[in-house]
Amino acid sequence: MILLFKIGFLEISIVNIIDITLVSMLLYQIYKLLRGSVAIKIFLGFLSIYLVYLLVSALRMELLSIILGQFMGVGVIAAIIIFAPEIRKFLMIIGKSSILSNENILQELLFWRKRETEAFNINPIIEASKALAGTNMGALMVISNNSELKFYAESGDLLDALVSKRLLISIFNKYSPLHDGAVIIYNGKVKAARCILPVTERDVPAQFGLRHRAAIGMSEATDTLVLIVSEETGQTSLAKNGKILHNLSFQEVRELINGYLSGNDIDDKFESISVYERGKFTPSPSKA
Ligand SMILES: Nc1ncnc2c1ncn2[C@@H]1O[C@H](COP(=O)(O)OP(=O)(O)OP(=O)(O)O)[C@@H](O)[C@H]1O
Repeated sequence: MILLFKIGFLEISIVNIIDITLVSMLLYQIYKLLRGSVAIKIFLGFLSIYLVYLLVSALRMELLSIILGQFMGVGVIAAIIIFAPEIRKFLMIIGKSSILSNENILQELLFWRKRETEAFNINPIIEASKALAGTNMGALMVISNNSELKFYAESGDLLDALVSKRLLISIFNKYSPLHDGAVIIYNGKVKAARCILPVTERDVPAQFGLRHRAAIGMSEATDTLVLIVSEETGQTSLAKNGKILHNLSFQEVRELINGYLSGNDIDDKFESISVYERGKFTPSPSKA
């Protein structure tokens, strides 16, 4: 026997409700996995077209339905190609999660677990950056205020350890097995180290090497603030939204990180990378 509910003209069965709930949970999980990456925009684009397709089909607009239907058919194959890395990650997450463990995928799928982002003490980041810059040890730190960046975190070694000056210095010590790559910092914790970031495909001034290119690329692909300590010069820079602020004082670094973590729009403070190319840039007066 199937229970039916009537809302106006609509008849909804218990099976429909379970169906809709499961689809919502699945979509939420996909959103969580993709959040913070460029793929989310493509995913939302596909989703919007699919919703329009459902609407025009329901309204029996045949010509549009055929066109969008054809597009959706090709779109599925295109999506598999475009999302190949994300699909691989998603399957890996499912594969790694034991059904019987506490952190299993069923728990992730079935329970709505709200994670609060809190402003945290950034002193350890500043102090560690000073120490690293002073000893010419390179560092790359991705600071995120709205996502754990699981996709990128899983390219490295997961840590989930409280941020501390000693921890960051140990990670970026030249002899540490974790020093190569970036750390991801979220909610006061170093989520992962040795992470591989996407390198920008834009032309970047010659003074910026691979570490800076990776920082710019990550800031283009995600809504994160990326801190770079140059191994070569000891200079500290920040990248945001594909732009960079180079050779900052630690006071400036502190203010920008605090502004970002407080949810302020700091994008305007950043310089386009072309400014550095043309040699127009002059250090700010606060940089002594
Ligand atoms: N895609 C990437 N993701 C994460 N880290 C990267 C990536 N590419 C390079 N790195 C880090 O940058 C280091 C290489 O930095 P490189 O000297 O080429 O860059 P740079 O911008 O000139 O920086 P520096 O001023 O410190 O020399 C690597 O050892 C690695 O730790």
